[in-house]
Amino acid sequence: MFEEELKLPFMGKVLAENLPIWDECIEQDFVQKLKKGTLEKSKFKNYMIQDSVYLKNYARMFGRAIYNAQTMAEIRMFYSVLNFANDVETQARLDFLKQYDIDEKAIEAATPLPANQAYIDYMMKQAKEGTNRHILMAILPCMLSYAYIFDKINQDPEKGETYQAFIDDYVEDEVGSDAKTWIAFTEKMCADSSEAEKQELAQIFKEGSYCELAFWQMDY
Ligand SMILES: Cc1ncc(CO)c(N)n1
Repeated sequence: MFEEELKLPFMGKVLAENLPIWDECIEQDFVQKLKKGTLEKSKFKNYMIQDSVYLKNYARMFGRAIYNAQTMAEIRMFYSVLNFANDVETQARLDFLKQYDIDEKAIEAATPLPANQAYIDYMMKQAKEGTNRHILMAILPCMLSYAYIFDKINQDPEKGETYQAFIDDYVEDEVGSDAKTWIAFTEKMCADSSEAEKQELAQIFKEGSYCELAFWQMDY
């Protein structure tokens, strides 16, 4: 889905390095069962709880990013990612968890599993110590990997119906086209980075992809 983006000087290289990690995400048992519709409801529920905790902390990053922003375009960029994460994703999780009487308070009280906590710590480190370029590298693997993964499983003939509504959030809400806008913006933001900084940024992005892989591998 990122054919054009793969041609970009900086983000093209970053994507090429990370697509194999996202393909590995697709191979995980959890994602395969989600695709086929055979994933146990209890596991999906536990994922939704962990992911709600994750998304709350993800949203906190944007406080820093918008504060740091130098341009209105930057603010719009961060706001559009936050809008999807908070208003679409978090809302979908809270709506789903209602049937188990799990509300916001229960989410606040939930303990993140180790891989979730590690991902949160990695994001917070970038928010606290990094520039907006660093923050972009920490927020993008999340959105871009989901756009890529869900586009692929949605087209798989082995797909079942059980979790289609969940898959649709990543396919129908045009996350794919938003993802391309976010990539183009990031390319511009990083265009005048030195080679050393580009390497550092690419490393942060890759760490994020490995956090994504570990998130799919958690024992729900
Ligand atoms: C862990 C994780 N990564 C990415 C996304 C997509 O926003 C999500 N909801 N959760």
